[in-house]
Amino acid sequence: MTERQRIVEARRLVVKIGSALLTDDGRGLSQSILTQWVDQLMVWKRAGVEIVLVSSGSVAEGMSRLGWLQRPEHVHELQAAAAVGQMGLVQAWEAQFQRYGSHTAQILLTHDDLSDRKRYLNARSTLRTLLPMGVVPVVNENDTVVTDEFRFGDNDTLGALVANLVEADGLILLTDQEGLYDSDPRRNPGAALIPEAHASDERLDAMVAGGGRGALGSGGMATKVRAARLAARSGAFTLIAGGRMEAVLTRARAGEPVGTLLVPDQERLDARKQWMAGHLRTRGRLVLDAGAVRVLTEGGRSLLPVGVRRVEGAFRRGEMVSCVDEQGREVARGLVSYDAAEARQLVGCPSEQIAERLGYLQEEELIHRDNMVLV
Ligand SMILES: Nc1ncnc2c1ncn2[C@@H]1O[C@H](COP(=O)(O)OP(=O)(O)O)[C@@H](O)[C@H]1O
Ligand SMILES: N[C@@H](CCC(=O)OP(=O)(O)O)C(=O)O
Repeated sequence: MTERQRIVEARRLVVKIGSALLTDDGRGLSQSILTQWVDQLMVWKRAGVEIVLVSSGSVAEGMSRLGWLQRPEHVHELQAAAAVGQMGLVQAWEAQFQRYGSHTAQILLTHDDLSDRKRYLNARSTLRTLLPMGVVPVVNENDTVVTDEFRFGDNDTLGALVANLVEADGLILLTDQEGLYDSDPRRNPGAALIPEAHASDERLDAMVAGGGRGALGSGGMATKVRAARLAARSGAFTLIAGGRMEAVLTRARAGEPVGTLLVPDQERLDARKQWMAGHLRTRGRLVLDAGAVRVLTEGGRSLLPVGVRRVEGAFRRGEMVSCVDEQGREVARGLVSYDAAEARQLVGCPSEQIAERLGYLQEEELIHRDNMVLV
C-alpha cells in the first residue's frame, strides 16, 4: 500500500482549517470558500467518512465584525473578539451543512478539559455519540476561559489531541501554504515542498525552526509538525495541505500527491497512554540517574525511588510529572504514586525501605509503568 492510500481509505478524519483561510485573510468569513469545502466534505461524508472540523478564526472574525484593524494585545480583548467571532463561525458552518440537511455541533474545549481524566472521557463520549449520528462537530478552543499560560494557543495541537480523542485515521491541516517546505517559503522563494516524511523525522525540526507564521495564524509550521507527532501516537497520519488549492480535499481523497503527508512510524499507544502523552502541563519534575533512565527507556520498567536524584515542584499523588535525565532532557512522564513532600523523602531510597522512611507503604514504584509514557 502506498502511503497516500491511507487518505483514500480513511473512515474518520479530523480537518483543521486555519484563521487566514477561513476569514479570507482577515477580511471576514468567506461564504464562497466555505461552500467549496463543505461541498468537498459532503462527498466524503456521503461515502461514509466521519468528519470532525477544527475551525480556527474566531479572533480574526471577531476583529472583522468589531471593525478592529489591529490584533489587540490584551488577553481580555482577544477573548472578547473570539466570543464575537465564534458566533460567526458556528452560524456559517451550520448554514453550509444545512444545505445538505446535515447538522453541526459546537464543541469548545480547553487544555484543562483534556487533562482532567473525567472531562476527557466526557468529551470523548460526546464526540463519539455525535459522529455515528452524522453530525459534524465543529471544535475550537474555549477562548473565554483560558489563561495565557494554559492554552493550546494553536489549533494544530488541539486538532491532534482531538484526533487522539476520537481515534481518527488522519488529521488534515489546511493552511495558506501548499504544505511543508524545506524552509519558510515566505522568506525563501526557492524553498521546496516536502511531499512525504515520517512524522518523527528529526530533520523536519530544522525546516520549521525560526520560520514565521501568517499575520493571522498562531503556530506557523512548527506547531503542525508537533501536531503530526502527537497525532501519530494514536496511529493517525497528518496531511498538511493548501486550503486555497482547488478541490484540495477531493484530490487528496483520490490519492493525488497534494501537500505534505506525515506518516506515523511508532507503535500506537493505547488510549490511556495517549491521554497521558497529550498532557501539555506537568506539575513537577523527577531528575533521574543514568541507571534509571536506562531501565525506563530500554527496559520499559517502572520508576523506583532509588533511581531518583532530585524532586522539583509541588504535586499531589496521581498528578502528571515529568521524568528528566541529569541534563534536563525529558525521557518520560507519568502519574506519580506519592505527593511531592513524600517523593522528596524517598529520593534514592531502596523500595524495601519505603515503609520505614515514610511510616507507611503506598506503592513500591514512584511511577508504575502502566501509568508512564516515554517521550
Ligand atoms: N518550512 C515551512 N514550510 C511552510 N511554511 C512555513 C515554514 N516555516 C514557516 N512557515 C510559515 O507558516 C505559515 C502557516 O502557519 P500559520 O500562519 O500558523 O497558519 P494557520 O493559520 O493555517 O495555522 C506559512 O504562511 C509560512 O509562512
Ligand atoms: N481559538 C483561536 C485559535 C487561533 C489559531 O489557532 O489559529 P490558527 O493558527 O490559524 O489555526 C481562534 O479561533 O482564533
